[in-house]
Amino acid sequence: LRYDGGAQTLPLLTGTEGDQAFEVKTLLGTAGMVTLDPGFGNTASCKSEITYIDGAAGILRYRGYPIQDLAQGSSFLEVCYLLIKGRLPEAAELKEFADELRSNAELPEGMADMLDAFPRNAHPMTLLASAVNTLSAFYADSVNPQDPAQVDLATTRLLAKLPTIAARIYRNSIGEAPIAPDPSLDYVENFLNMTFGSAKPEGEVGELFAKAMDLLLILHADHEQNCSTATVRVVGSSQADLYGSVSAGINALFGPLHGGANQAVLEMLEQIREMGGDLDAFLAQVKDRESKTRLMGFGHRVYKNFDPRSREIKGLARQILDRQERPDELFELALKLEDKALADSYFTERKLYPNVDFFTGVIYRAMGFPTSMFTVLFAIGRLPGWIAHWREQLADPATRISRPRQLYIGPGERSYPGR
Ligand SMILES: O=C(O)C[C@@H](O)C(=O)O
Repeated sequence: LRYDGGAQTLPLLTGTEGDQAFEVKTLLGTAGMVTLDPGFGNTASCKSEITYIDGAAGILRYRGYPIQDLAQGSSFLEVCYLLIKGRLPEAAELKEFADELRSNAELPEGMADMLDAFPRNAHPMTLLASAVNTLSAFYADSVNPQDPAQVDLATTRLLAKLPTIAARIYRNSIGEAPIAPDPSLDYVENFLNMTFGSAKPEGEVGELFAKAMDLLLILHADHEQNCSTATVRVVGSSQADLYGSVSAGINALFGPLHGGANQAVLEMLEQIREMGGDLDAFLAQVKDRESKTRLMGFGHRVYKNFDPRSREIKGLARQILDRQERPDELFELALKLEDKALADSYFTERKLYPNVDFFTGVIYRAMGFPTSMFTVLFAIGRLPGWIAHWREQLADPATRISRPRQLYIGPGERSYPGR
């Protein structure tokens, strides 16, 4: 390694994680201490009070509350309030919060035309990121991070409008007319109505779908310094406005190694079905070092145990899919695949367990969402987490603009031709 002037290399930390060897190096060079830690495996970029994860024990808490308790006892809007304001709302505060979002659900004049002008086959995540970014153009009165009232206005507008934007993107993609927000419905019911209109199930199934959607949004609401949230913080650290910072987070979430994984899991299950459902053959491919086949929806950077969200989601999938007249082929395949992988030391030795994405797709599919909308639903869920982290960083006087160091390993000084 070269580092301007023959720096000393001091291996600080070495070890293995799963089958990955890692080494964190610290270099004492003319430019001072630099720790090389690709992907920030061991480096904390901030302090936070929002979400606690114990990856070894499989524990996840939002503001101190275990995710299972919030999943059983709270609504998504209560969890939004908790993440952003730091405590659960009283009933009157929740009503005021919900009313504020209702009265801000409409899109600004001109934004609908902009969304309708995009090619129908464009990926919804690209449109979502673009639309959110342009909110700062339509709402210049809420882009100043130094003005708390403007920050609150941007927070409300983002939470209120993201479902409206997502529903319009979906309906454009199927050539259907948009459906206006209905203030008589609650947050999730309104989103499902704007998305599916009269096609949405009524009665018991309709209620079950709304409850399921609310629960899935809670389970995706935050997950501390994941790639998209870290991105929102990095962009926010330059004091960029909330809309632009969240738009960057949406782009990070779109990646198949991040939020795009729920779509990739379903495509993997469809692929296995096409190969006749031969799970042993599929898992043999996964274990073959030469092959690029991955067991999507398994493994996690932080969890070396079950992802607590996956258990909640599996239970929800049963509730929804066991009601169907005929068994859901892909869900049955996912259940068998999970059993086989968990009985296989190749995966357990590497501490690879089902994560939040493994069973999510089969539920979205049963609700009528196309795979291209899966990551959009992740974004609607993750929005309060992104906003909470952006605001926490803004309020922290110790915050500095994010500027990771690098190790220059390129050529030393070279003489210019002819000089
Ligand atoms: O936490 C992560 O790194 C990824 C994913 O599990 C998430 O919820 O963002």
